[in-house]
Amino acid sequence: MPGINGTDYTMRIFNSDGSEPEMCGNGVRCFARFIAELENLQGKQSFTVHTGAGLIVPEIQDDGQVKVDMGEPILKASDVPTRLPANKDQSAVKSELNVDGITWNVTCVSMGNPHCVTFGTKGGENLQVDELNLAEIGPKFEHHEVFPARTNTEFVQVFSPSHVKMRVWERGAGATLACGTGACAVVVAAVLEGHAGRNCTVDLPGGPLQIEWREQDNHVYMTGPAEVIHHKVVKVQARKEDVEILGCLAFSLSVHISD
Ligand SMILES: N[C@@H](CCC[C@H](N)C(=O)O)C(=O)O
Repeated sequence: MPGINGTDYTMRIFNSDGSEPEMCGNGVRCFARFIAELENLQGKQSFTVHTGAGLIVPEIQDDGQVKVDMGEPILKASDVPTRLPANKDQSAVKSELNVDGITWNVTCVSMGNPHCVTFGTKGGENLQVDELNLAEIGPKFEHHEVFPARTNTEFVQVFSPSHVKMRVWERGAGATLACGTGACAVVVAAVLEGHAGRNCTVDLPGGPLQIEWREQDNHVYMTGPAEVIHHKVVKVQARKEDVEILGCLAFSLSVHISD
């Protein structure tokens, strides 16, 4: 599937610590909304976006939401990557991770970028995510020795097989209001651990996302909002070769997701 009018789109994203992740779920929804505005697209439209995680396919819905084909999750532990001992099928699903003497059950999933998903400690109750001190515990997961590329970590509370709530500590960014790739990883982990079905509403501090891990093609689909809140042209002194970078800057200043 080509870009609109033959244009090939590429998205790059930077964390607040300056590191460059492979992918960003919220970012790609904003990117799609930006392209829709730029190209004056009407109705249902989809196109392809090159990212560090491969080709991603967003589709603008009739109701303005953006549905994104996020591709297949990567479960092979060494590819996530994690040094946690792999299960027989090479995954790190429901593995034990020791953090400061406490054993957490974790499932590691890559959506192009690495995620460590936990539903709680070994033998513990269903996690009450609002009670967690993310600033204290998050960095211990992010920089744990079993994550050679660091990790994003999602802490998940299960309400029902189709409704969960998560809080996230992001690699390179800390606690954030939402994480699209994280919400996808959460549903994959929830299915694999038997906590939820393949269609889930994931509540995040910034608002809900609809996630489907489709059995037919093994792809994860994320649906959520992306709204323009401000248009502004920013003039920055730059050399000719920096023009590509300026395009990204204007995008991030002019588009913001509702969360
Ligand atoms: N911090 C992440 C990249 C950003 C993820 C993003 N918030 C999302 O919506 O997916 C990383 O370093 O992988």
